[in-house]
Amino acid sequence: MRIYFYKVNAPYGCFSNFSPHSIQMPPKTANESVSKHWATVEHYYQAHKFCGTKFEYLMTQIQAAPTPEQAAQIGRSCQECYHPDWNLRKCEIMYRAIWQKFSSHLDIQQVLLATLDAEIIEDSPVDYFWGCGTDRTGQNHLGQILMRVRADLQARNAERTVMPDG
Ligand SMILES: Nc1nc(O)c(N)c(N[C@@H]2O[C@H](COP(=O)(O)O)[C@@H](O)[C@H]2O)n1
Repeated sequence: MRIYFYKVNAPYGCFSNFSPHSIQMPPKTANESVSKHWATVEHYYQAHKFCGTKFEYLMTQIQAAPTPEQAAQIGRSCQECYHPDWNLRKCEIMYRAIWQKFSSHLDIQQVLLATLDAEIIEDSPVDYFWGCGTDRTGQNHLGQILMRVRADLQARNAERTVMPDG
């Protein structure tokens, strides 16, 4: 079975990074003492394009953006400003944020787990990296990450239900 999603207000809209599910991300380094609140996964993802660059001030602007669309607009505004390793880092950054989203919002965690082993596909008409693109030949990395998070939640939940011996 295949599940296609894209728009927040359509079926499986909670799988979109634009869905209104905030995340609290733990500090990444010992120097960073507080965890940070992000309104959506898209805010976190877009801001991290500039992490570790002289354009980090854009991270604060993105974090404060009123909507994920505005966060994406700022995040896409200066491609030359991205961290040089952005393309190497972006899938792990996306995984971290999506894991946090689905482990902290139990209602949508149930929606994800209820898809069992269905293939999940971001039906983006424009994005051939994160989605499947208009002709559905794209790489679908967002769907792959959602399926990885689903498998990790299944494994974690199975571990929690195992009773200790004796
Ligand atoms: N709902 C929605 N609207 C758009 O306009 C989109 N482009 C997407 N796709 C998401 O965009 C992010 C990738 O952004 P960059 O191309 O790296 O700037 C990623 O979250 C896709 O899932 N979705």
